[in-house]
Amino acid sequence: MKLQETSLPGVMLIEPKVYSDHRGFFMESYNFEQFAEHGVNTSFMQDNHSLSKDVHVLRGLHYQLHPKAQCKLVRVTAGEIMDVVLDMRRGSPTYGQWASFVLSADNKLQLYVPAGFAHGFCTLVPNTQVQYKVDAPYSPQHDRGIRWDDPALSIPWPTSSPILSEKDKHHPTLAEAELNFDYGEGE
Ligand SMILES: Cc1cn([C@H]2C[C@H](O)[C@@H](COP(=O)(O)OP(=O)(O)O[C@H]3O[C@H](C)C(=O)[C@H](O)[C@H]3O)O2)c(=O)[nH]c1=O
Repeated sequence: MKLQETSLPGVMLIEPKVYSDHRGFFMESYNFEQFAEHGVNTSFMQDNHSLSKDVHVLRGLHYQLHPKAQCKLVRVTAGEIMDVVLDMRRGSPTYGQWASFVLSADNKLQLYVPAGFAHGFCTLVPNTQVQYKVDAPYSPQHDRGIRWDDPALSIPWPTSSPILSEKDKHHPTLAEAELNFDYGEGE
């Protein structure tokens, strides 16, 4: 399992060790000790799984307010996504910066997203399944979002007309959003 830093310090891209043979493959999709060797000591407590039936389904950009902010470990088990993380930690040197990654069932790459980041993805093929671990429980009272098409972010989504939930049609921009997570919180 390889973990590498990305352009946003703290956000890690993980490449699992895949054992292929004539039957198919085996891999450890998560290993606490190997993450801890790379300084990621997160204890996850919930697994999430979503299916997006169509191409260009866009879910996000979502986050939970402190004290229910979540670290996430995201992977794709069917299909392919453009995954986006946005640093919303007040006082962060990379505040307001985003990064995007293509995660797919084929490349088996995973993304570790620290608390204080908003997260979202857009599917690149139909019938895409995303599975992700979180280290804090779902809390509807703390659930918030940022507009996927915030002009100040100019995220180059693969479509200008994604399939959205009603909720995702009405988020504020980053500048308007309710933020309460400070850089260095909980480290
Ligand atoms: C996130 C979540 C949702 N739900 C319920 C609430 C709704 O009745 C239903 C669908 O929720 P939502 O439309 O928020 O699902 P997504 O749009 O896929 O949201 C997720 O997508 C982006 C990419 C994320 O990173 C977040 O983890 C998460 O917000 O599942 C739960 O019961 N538990 C949960 O942890």
